[in-house]
Amino acid sequence: MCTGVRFTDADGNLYFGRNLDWTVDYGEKVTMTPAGFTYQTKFGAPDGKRAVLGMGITCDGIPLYFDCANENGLAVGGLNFPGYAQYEEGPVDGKTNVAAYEFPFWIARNFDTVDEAEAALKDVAIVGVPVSDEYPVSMLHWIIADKDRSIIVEYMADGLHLYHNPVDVLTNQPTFGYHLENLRNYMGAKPEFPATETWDKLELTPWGSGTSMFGLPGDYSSPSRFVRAAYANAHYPDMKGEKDNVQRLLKTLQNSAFILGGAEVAGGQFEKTIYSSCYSALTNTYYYNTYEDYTVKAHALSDFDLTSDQIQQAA
Ligand SMILES: C[C@H](CCC(=O)NCCS(=O)(=O)O)[C@H]1CC[C@H]2[C@@H]3[C@H](O)C[C@@H]4C[C@H](O)CC[C@]4(C)[C@H]3C[C@H](O)[C@]12C
Repeated sequence: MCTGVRFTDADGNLYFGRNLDWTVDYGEKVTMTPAGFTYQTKFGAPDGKRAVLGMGITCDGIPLYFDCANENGLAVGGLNFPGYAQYEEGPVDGKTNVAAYEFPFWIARNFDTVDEAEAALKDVAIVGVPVSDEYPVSMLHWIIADKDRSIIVEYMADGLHLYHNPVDVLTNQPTFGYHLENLRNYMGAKPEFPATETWDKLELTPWGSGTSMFGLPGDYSSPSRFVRAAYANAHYPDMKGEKDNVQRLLKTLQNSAFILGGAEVAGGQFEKTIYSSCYSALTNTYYYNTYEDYTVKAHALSDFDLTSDQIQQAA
C-alpha cells in the first residue's frame, strides 16, 4: 500500500505527502502541468486550468498523477483500495463524470479548498475506463487535503462515500470507517514516560521511554500502518519552518514505510516504499526521496515554465 499524511505547521501552512509502496515503479517523475495546458477531460467534465505539481507519468499526452497539488494549496493522493473500490462502468446521465485515472488531476485542476471539492463531489460519478491498453483501471481511494482539513473519497458498489478525516492519514483497504473505529483498540497508547507500578509484592519499573506505546502494531498491513501513522501524526510536536516540517512528514512516513524482506507479494517479490513525498503549500514545493536514494530532492512550482502550455517533468 501506501500511506498518506497531512498536517499544518504552527502558522497554518499545509504539508501533505505519501509513501508509494509497490514492487516496481512506473518511471514516475515530478510532473508539472501549467495552467495553460489544454486538457480535454474524458467525459466532458470542466477543466479549471490551475497549475498542478506532483508525482506521475504521462500517457498519450495525459498527465496521470499518483499524488499532486495545485498552486492554491489543494492536494490529492490516490492509494490502493482493491476489493472495495467499484466505479461506474460508463458515464452516468446527469452527473459530472470523471475517469478514475484523471481523478487527482481533475480535483487539483478545478478546486482550491476541500470544502469546494467536497461540495462538487456530491454530483460526481467516477468511471472505470482504462486510459490506454497499457494501463488497466486502478482501484483506489483518495485523500484530499488543504490547510484546514482533509477528506477521504471512496467510490464503492453502493456509490460515493465522503468522510471528514479527523486524523489526516490514509492507508489502504478496508474502508476508512473501519480504520477510524480500529483506532479505539489503541487508545491506551501514549507518549508519557510510565510511572512505576506495584503488582502485589513486585515493583515494576519501565524499561525506558516508549514503554507507554506498547501495543502499537509494528507490521506493514494497512490497518497497522494506519494506526502508526495516526499516532505519529497526532503526537508529533508543531514545528517551525519548512525544513523541520518536511522532516516531520518524511519521518512520519518512514514510520509506516516498507523495507525489503518484510512483505512478500506474488512471485517472491517484496513490496518496498518506492518513494516518499512531501508537498509544502508554503513555497509550492514538492519534496521526495526514493528507496534507492535517501537524499531529499526539491522541485518548486517556480522552477518550471508556468507560461508554457506543455507538461514538464523534472529530470
Ligand atoms: C500502485 C499504486 C498504489 C500503491 C499502493 O497503494 N500500494 C498498496 C500496496 S497493498 O495494496 O497494500 O499491497 C497506484 C497509486 C496511483 C496509481 C497510478 C495512477 O492512478 C495513475 C495511472 C492510472 C492508470 O489507470 C493505471 C496506471 C497509473 C500509473 C496508476 C498505477 C498504480 O495503480 C498507482 C501507481
